[in-house]
Amino acid sequence: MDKAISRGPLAARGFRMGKGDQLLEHVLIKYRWLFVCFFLLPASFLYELWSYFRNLIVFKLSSAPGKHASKVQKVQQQVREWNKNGQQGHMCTARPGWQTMSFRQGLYKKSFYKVEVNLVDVLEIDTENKTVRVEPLVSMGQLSASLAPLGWTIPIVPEIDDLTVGGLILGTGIESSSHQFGLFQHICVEYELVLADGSLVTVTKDSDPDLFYAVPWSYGTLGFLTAAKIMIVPCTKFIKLNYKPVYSLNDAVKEFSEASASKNQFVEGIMFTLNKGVIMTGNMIDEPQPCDKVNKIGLWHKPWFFKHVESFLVTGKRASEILPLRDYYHRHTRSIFWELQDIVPFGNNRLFRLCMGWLMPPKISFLKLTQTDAVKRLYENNHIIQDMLVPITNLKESMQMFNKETKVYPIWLCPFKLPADPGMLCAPKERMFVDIGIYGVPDPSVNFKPMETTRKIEEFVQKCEGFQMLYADTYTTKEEFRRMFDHTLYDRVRSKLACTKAFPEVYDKVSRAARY
Ligand SMILES: Cc1cc2nc3c(=O)[nH]c(=O)nc-3n(C[C@H](O)[C@H](O)[C@H](O)COP(=O)(O)OP(=O)(O)OC[C@H]3O[C@@H](n4cnc5c(N)ncnc54)[C@H](O)[C@@H]3O)c2cc1C
Ligand SMILES: NC(=O)C1=CN([C@@H]2O[C@H](COP(=O)(O)OP(=O)(O)OC[C@H]3O[C@@H](n4cnc5c(N)ncnc54)[C@H](OP(=O)(O)O)[C@@H]3O)[C@@H](O)[C@H]2O)C=CC1
Ligand SMILES: CC(C)=CCC[C@@H](C)[C@H]1CC[C@H]2C3=C(CC[C@]12C)[C@@]1(C)CC[C@H](O)C[C@@H]1CC3
Repeated sequence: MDKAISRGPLAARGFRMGKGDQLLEHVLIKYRWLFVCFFLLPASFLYELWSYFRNLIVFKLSSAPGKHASKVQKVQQQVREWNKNGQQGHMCTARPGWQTMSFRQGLYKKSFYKVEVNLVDVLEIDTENKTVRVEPLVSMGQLSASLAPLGWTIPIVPEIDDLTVGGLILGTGIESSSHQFGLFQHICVEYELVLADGSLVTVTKDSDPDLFYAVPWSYGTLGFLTAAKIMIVPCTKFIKLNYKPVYSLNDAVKEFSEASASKNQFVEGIMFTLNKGVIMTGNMIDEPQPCDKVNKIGLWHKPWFFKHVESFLVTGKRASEILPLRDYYHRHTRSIFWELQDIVPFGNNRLFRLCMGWLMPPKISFLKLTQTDAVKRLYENNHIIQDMLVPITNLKESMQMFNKETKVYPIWLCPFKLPADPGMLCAPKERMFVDIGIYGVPDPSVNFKPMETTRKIEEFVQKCEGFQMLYADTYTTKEEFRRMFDHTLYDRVRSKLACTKAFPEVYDKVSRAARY
């Protein structure tokens, strides 16, 4: 035991710790699964059950659309109150930091004027105009459950169930259909917002192009989003997914780039080392043929999706299979990509899956809420969670760079089309990008230093004319951040809407210094 403690992850990183601290750290980190399995899993289950029935009743009684106007008025009232009381301090939503989908919490949540935006319902599914109108706290799990039984889907369904519409619009959202549809903002056609003066506006790209294009990536610094209208497309119940194992970086880049330019509806890659990976393409199908085997990968006893994908590297052959569409959409939910293997190391064990799999995964927000300082420091110093968006033409050098600096695998590859729209990601012409998702523990050989390494990566991404996702830690300076993201339209809209007193700039919400 003593030996194990002296080699504890924090001690190994040079933290000066007493014996008592070390013992506690060891127990908290090594045996976190005990707490997760016996407390967080049942708690997550009960919470989901409550949320399921609450949503079901609201949906069946159709009471949500009628209540929307009065709920929005409450938001307006709070903002007017802030104005009346002398505009003291900046405003933010009252959603607690632990509930959000990022590793850190904003320090500002402690001091800002908090506005309750308790808007959680699907308002209207309009199959004639092919749109769904939703409130900002509607989650991806909830939305896909609402639309799928009716034969519809939003074109981009970011895969973690608890991601919210508001966060995905004001931050960003991406999925394996993004090479055709772009980012989450590109499937939105209308935003309803309460502005800094308490007024309510509804904007489309024709009614107010400046505000419409300034909203995405503004991270809640232009106003409070109270509803959004999102495109919907018909969907089937199944998808045919093709797996293509690759055994060199050149092959991976070639296959992935070709697939991204193809007509396939879904494209994704998972690299398991710098030279080995699996490139996946998929298309919706009406019904499986009688000879087709349907692999219900979402069932509790099935192997984690990324492990299933890895198994195709052993056979080395191209393969195809039929998956239920919703299982595909939420394929990374059960293992939280590959993050759960660090928390419940035996989570993919067949016996565990059979007995406890139905309770998995613990809610990310509960993991965040209950993580101790020791666990937080461990993640801070030994873990990287970043999504870097670079032009697809830079994929090879980016992979080499991230391999040199982190050697974290698996790596997630997701292509996306970036249209030449105004706004934070303003680009002269439409281009294909790739999201490179790095989630995990860097290899000891690379001498990972959270700040130095992330800064090197950020500099590299900047040189490629790429972007960093806002939910992750940014160590850039304000000047570098303003070079990475085009603030021309954003600044104009902020000054027009008198936002300076009401909201901080995006950088001041997302920089490392603004989060704990
Ligand atoms: C309402 C609802 C909310 C959910 N919210 C979350 C969530 O916040 N986080 C998360 O991780 N997972 C959420 N899920 C997904 C959930 O974890 C399961 O994946 C899902 O419930 C599996 O059910 P199913 O496939 O048997 O039926 P489903 O196909 O999911 O649907 C069950 C029935 O629910 C009804 N329904 C559909 N949409 C709604 C709606 N918006 N409100 C009320 N009823 C509806 C439909 O009539 C449908 O027949 C939600 C699911 C539902 C139905
Ligand atoms: N596949 C994908 O695309 C994935 C995306 N992500 C990222 O996760 C984040 C989304 O997580 P989620 O927990 O849903 O969102 P968050 O609560 O983290 O919200 C993100 C930002 O949007 C602001 N915001 C949200 N709703 C409103 C609203 N109604 N009015 C005004 N501002 C609002 C928040 O403001 P405030 O600070 O005031 O609360 C916050 O600054 C995004 O940044 C996304 O890029 C993460 C994983 C996967
Ligand atoms: C697909 C895209 C664009 C991003 C996926 C990002 C996720 C993998 C991360 C977003 C929030 C992260 C958190 C954790 C793991 C990785 C994410 C889900 C933890 C669950 C890790 C364990 C900590 O104790 C809590 C973390 C909360 C946030």
